[in-house]
Amino acid sequence: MAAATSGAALTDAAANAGSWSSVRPGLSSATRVLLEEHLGFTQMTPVQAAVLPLFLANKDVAVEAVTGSGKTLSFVVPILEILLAARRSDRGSSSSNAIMPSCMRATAAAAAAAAAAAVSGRHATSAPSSSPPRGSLPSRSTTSSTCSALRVPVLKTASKRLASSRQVQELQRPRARWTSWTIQIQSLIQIQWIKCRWNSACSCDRGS
Ligand SMILES: Nc1ncnc2c1ncn2[C@@H]1O[C@H](COP(=O)(O)OP(=O)(O)OP(=O)(O)O)[C@@H](O)[C@H]1O
Repeated sequence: MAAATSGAALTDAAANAGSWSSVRPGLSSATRVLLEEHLGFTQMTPVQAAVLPLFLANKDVAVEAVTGSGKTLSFVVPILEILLAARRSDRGSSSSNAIMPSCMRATAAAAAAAAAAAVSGRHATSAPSSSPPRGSLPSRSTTSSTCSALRVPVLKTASKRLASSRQVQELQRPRARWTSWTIQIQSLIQIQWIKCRWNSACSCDRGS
């Protein structure tokens, strides 16, 4: 598993870590249009720049970064790439499929809607917000945040089946702790959120 930590101070977690076109393996043009034109994000945040190449290279990734640093798109973009690839290889399907855990904030809903629209070409659906009660989330200035890990190879396998489900899926489990929960999607996709801390240095361990 690759571990990525993005350790800039919260105020430094701006989107200035490189353009989406600089990501290798490269993002699809559809995804770049989505990010740059629909979401208006021209640059990656540090955590996105650190994590995307790992996910796109089929690594398992655990990432720790402060809340609000852009983790959501770090894994939504790879999911979208997989779904788009599945759609390209299965042109006959007219289904929509987007998978979003709902435990995140604004980006999740926006990305879910955009992803559904991009993948299906038919309709956009937002994952409804199910934020935990106020007070259970740390303030944006705390040092605690979430981590994610997902098995992209598993996602690849799953995307074929999901392509026929004709649903935008929003699944979740109650959080045992706000920073630690597991979401299983149709027993095929597992996204783990692991408690983590904000570090002072940025590093990427590109382990196997
Ligand atoms: N590349 C980007 N450029 C500009 N804004 C971005 C970018 N990525 C994310 N954002 C914005 O930054 C904000 C925080 O992003 P996001 O919610 O994904 O952070 P997070 O690290 O997942 O937070 P949390 O830990 O609370 O889930 C959102 O308003 C989102 O729209």
